[in-house]
Amino acid sequence: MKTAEPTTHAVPASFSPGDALLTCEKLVIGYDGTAILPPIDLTIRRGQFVAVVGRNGSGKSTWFRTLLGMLPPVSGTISRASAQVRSAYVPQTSAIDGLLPLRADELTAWGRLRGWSFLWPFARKTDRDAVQTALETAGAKPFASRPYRELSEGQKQRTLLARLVATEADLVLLDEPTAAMDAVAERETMQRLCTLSRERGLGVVVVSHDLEVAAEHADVLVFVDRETSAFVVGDARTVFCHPAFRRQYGDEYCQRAPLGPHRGNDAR
Ligand SMILES: Nc1ncnc2c1ncn2[C@@H]1O[C@H](COP(=O)(O)OP(=O)(O)OP(=O)(O)O)[C@@H](O)[C@H]1O
Repeated sequence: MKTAEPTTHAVPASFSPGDALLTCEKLVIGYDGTAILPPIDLTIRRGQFVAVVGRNGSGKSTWFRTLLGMLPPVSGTISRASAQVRSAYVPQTSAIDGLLPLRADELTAWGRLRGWSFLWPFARKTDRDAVQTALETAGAKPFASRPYRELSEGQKQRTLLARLVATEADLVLLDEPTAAMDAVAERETMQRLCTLSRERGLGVVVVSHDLEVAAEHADVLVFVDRETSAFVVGDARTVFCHPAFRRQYGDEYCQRAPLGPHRGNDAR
């Protein structure tokens, strides 16, 4: 597969894969002080690709919103390794206003905004170059000059991915970034995210409803299930053979799960 080589991300000089980016300790998430999941203990690291799976309403977006500070934890802590760790988020496309009067490349340039720079988002050559690289990396170049609202859902998702790449964040959270994509585009996107995590040392956390694609690309799977109060972290076999997972998805995935982790990392 053809994947654009990222060139503009400022990887920290001291970066090494496996460095902690963000840690949840005894983190309880929920609404109005009521927990929806058991306490979460998990460290997300540089160069790690984490896929989050679970049925509708299981708590995936709630966890993301809590990590991003959009929702207060019920209890427990979320700590960043340093104040310099930057996060970026791709929401479900339905959360982005389709009436935005912006072209795909302009929305991508939003990823570069710092302080007052929104007044002249294309002024600096480094920003213009970063936007072009981001569009290429996300496979969004062919429709970069088209209005965002006229794009197909899959093209919108690529644009949001480009904006995410343009941010040059250390930790990226994506909520179903491939939901509207065809099977080929979905695999390409997951592969691109893998490349970003490996080459730029990003921590990538992706919600996906495609269990096989998730297991194929992730270092670590997280299974979230409000109904049985489960938050399971591990390789495909550990997750797919967990009783709570089998209750929701049946035995088929456990029987076909590969032995051992796909990319050989450990989340903890
Ligand atoms: N603002 C809210 N107040 C109270 N409960 C909420 C609120 N938002 C979501 N919930 C509930 O929290 C639970 C988890 O919702 P969440 O959106 O995290 O699920 P999800 O796993 O992301 O689902 P999906 O796969 O459908 O996107 C659901 O039962 C939902 O109804």
